[in-house]
Amino acid sequence: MTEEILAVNNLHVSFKTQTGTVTAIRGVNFKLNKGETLAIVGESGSGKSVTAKTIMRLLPKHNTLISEGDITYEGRDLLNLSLSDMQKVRGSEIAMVFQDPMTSLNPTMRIGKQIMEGLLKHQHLSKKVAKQKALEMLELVGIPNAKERLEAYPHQFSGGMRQRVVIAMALACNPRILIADEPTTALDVTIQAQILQLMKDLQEKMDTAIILITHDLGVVANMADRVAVMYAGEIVEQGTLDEIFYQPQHPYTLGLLRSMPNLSASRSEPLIPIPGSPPDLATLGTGCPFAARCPYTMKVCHDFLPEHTHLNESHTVMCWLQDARTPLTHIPEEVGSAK
Ligand SMILES: Nc1ncnc2c1ncn2[C@@H]1O[C@H](COP(=O)(O)OP(=O)(O)OP(=O)(O)O)[C@@H](O)[C@H]1O
Repeated sequence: MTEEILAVNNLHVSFKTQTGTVTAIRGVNFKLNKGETLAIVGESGSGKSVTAKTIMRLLPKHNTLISEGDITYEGRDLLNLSLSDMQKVRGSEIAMVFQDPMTSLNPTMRIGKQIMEGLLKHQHLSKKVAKQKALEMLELVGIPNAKERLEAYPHQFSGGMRQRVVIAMALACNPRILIADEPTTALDVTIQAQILQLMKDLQEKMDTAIILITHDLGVVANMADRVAVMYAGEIVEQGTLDEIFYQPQHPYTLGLLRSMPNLSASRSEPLIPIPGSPPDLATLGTGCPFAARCPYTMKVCHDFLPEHTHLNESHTVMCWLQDARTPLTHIPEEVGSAK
């Protein structure tokens, strides 16, 4: 049975910038179940990282406005927690791994000490026990000669090994949720596969739920149970891995799949990049934000934002093609109709 651990409800986030207000997140809704992997995919600028950083409350205070929404973790709204309560959640209950491991590492501190820091802070272990646990974590993530490596500094590790160390740090306190923001994008393909496998193995061992942020659908295919597709600050489609890969209902999802090398090759179809580029978030109009790039637009798409259509319990899509009011004759074969 699935048990919900996190729910993001109707989240709206904007930033004040010198050129005006950028609305980065516009009504995002999703749930995360215990132990599952939810992948958030979409092109650069679609709002994936802002969503993750809002959950972690890591956005700059001076120019961020969370105008609507709540984020419920174990019955508490993270957006209303005091800073000290949020600090307890961060690291011990929800941890985050970034694309660049140096974001999380202090270059002047030995690795062992850095892993121990979280354990001393959140688990109140003695120094001796924390050091033993740090050693176990390094071994668990596959760092050779872990005992000696506890004394090394970050620059003495390769990129892949550094990311392993960061994963060890993130998981040391056994968090319930790991948010991984493009954790393998900077690594070469072989190392990438090893790190993803490591995350999978650790997830199974520790029963951690993962939010995996990526623009790489190959990574999604290997890792995710469910997928949320983001475009211009909205989740335009979400569903199980099979629903998104085999019954995509949003033209943007279809476009992403068609522009993915492996999938197209296995279906022996040519690669088709999505034409155009994402809209400027500071000047979005009233219609569907994908309308300017969509090959199937109708008049309504340019004028009004589509609602979320629930195709079944797990699959939702935000597209006029799937709206109950759209005549079936308007729906192209390749997108399919779930109506
Ligand atoms: N601190 C900030 N101040 C102003 N605008 C911001 C800030 N952080 C993010 N944005 C804007 O919010 C939008 C969404 O950014 P976000 O980083 O979430 O995209 P993304 O989907 O994670 O893309 P990428 O894969 O490139 O990281 C972008 O237009 C970005 O420029």
